[in-house]
Amino acid sequence: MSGVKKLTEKFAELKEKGEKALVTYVTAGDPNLETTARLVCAMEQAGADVIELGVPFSDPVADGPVIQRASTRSLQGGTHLTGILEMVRGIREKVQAPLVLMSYYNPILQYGLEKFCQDAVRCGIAGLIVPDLPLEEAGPLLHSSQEAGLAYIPLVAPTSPQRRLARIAESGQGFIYCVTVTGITGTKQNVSNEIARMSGEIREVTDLPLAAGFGIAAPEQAKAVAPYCDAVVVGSALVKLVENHREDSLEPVASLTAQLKQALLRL
Ligand SMILES: O=P(O)(O)OC[C@@H](O)[C@@H](O)c1c[nH]c2ccccc12
Repeated sequence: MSGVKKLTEKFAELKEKGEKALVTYVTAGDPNLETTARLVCAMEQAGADVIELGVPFSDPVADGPVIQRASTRSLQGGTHLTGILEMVRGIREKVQAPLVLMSYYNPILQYGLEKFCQDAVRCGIAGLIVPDLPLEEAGPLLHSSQEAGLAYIPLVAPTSPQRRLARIAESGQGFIYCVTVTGITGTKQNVSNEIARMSGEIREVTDLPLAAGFGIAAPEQAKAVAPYCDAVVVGSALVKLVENHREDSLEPVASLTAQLKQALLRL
């Protein structure tokens, strides 16, 4: 099944049940790929609906200190894109939740755009988020991902003007990632005001599901933003647990995942 279809079906299924999707993020290869594979399964079992895997990068400009440190640990362990795809291929039979890859543009460019998109889909990746690729330069990757059936998930920021939103949304598949704060991942701020305004503007230009992320760490925060979106993304709070508990992080990560999902049921 194409990645676009996998994501579309997942969101339709949740909508029918009246639930909001929980998207959980971890950096692949932190502390090693074996643990990442186990974390993916543990998060799915605990209630994650979509799982986002980060490709470590030396210059992660959109990331705050927690995910930057995870990137560094992963790179020190020798993680690379090929290894991540292999790990995903190894668990694809076990995992039903759509997997989304977050990667800066450089590793994808090095790998080769077309080959990357084909390999990613073949290994079981449903979608792709590339935080440092502006729409103006995304043409070739958009083309390759569409050919391969890999959902290209665009990011919109609080500073994106309305006419740009429409163009960004048009390029997107699967869902739109709405960055709720101006800044980096892990930023602590009151996110619900911004998302209320943004969600209205985005819904005017697209029917794609909306995911809200950046700065959401606790169940109460997830609950507060949920009315304005279709999915809530939590990254740094989980990565912090991985940092503190390393190979033993399955239990604490599953426990936070379950609490977050609980907050997104019966709204
Ligand atoms: O860490 P936070 O504040 O919970 O935000 C989610 C985020 O971690 C994840 O989606 C992500 C990690 N790195 C990114 C880079 C760009 C966009 C999104 C991301």
